[in-house]
Amino acid sequence: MTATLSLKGVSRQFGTTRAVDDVSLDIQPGQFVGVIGRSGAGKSTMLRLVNRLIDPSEGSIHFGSVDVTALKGRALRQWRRDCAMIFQQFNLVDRLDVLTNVLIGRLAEHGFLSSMAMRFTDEERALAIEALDRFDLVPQALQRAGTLSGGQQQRVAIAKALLQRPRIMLADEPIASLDPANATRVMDGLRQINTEDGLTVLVNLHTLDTARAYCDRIIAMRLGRVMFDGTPAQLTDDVVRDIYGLDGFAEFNEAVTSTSARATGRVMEQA
Ligand SMILES: Nc1ncnc2c1ncn2[C@@H]1O[C@H](COP(=O)(O)OP(=O)(O)OP(=O)(O)O)[C@@H](O)[C@H]1O
Repeated sequence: MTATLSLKGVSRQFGTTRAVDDVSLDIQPGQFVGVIGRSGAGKSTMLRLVNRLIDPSEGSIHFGSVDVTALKGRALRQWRRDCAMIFQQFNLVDRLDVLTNVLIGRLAEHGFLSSMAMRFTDEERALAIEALDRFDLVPQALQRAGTLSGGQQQRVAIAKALLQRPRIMLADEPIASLDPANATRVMDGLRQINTEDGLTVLVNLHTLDTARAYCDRIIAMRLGRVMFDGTPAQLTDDVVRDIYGLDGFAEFNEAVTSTSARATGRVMEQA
């Protein structure tokens, strides 16, 4: 079902900028991996390379025995469905109700006409309700998505992504615009699908504290390169200081800033 994701010597050049520079990584099935780094470090570019929204300038990406970099046409569309992606800005249709937004996750499986008409089967509706139930969102099912809190909208986006039946979940700064309580619920949602469904999660994060609280493995990027790859315990304050310098250290340790899910995350773990 799921497989190891391998990047081998992957680079992506934009003009004179090497957004991702010679990255090699193996991500084992079921890992919860956080990618941290300053703005412009190459985190988003790396995720977009994995789901082939953009192509590498050099190197290759494999998922098990499949050469992702060589996929074309139907196989490429299937790969994009295999990699669900959630974004900072939720990507929901505000004026549509929550249930319909989740069902949109099924549209890629539909033919042109049925997707234009947004016709869904009873089985699909049941799957959507089940996905909403996992995140305690059934009471909001018929509410317009735009009326929900940011944290609820992001959990709807996760439910929608699950309806694609993905093999890997990519998340590009999913909590960057949320307050700490909502950030915690969204990170808990990602942890839930990781532990319950065994889905590999690859998530870009701004704050080290959140990465430490949730991830099995942390990858730190700088100027497109991987500067650290290890467990949260290995990423000590001294290592962060060495990698990023003193100002970087301050930036990543914004434990009490609006985007950190750390404090509440730890409390919930102990509960
Ligand atoms: N489509 C593009 N065209 C030109 N340059 C780009 C493009 N996409 C990214 N870049 C550049 O590549 C570098 C890495 O950008 P990227 O968005 O991957 O970083 P990031 O770590 O995700 O940053 P942020 O946290 O701000 O999202 C930056 O210098 C950026 O300006």
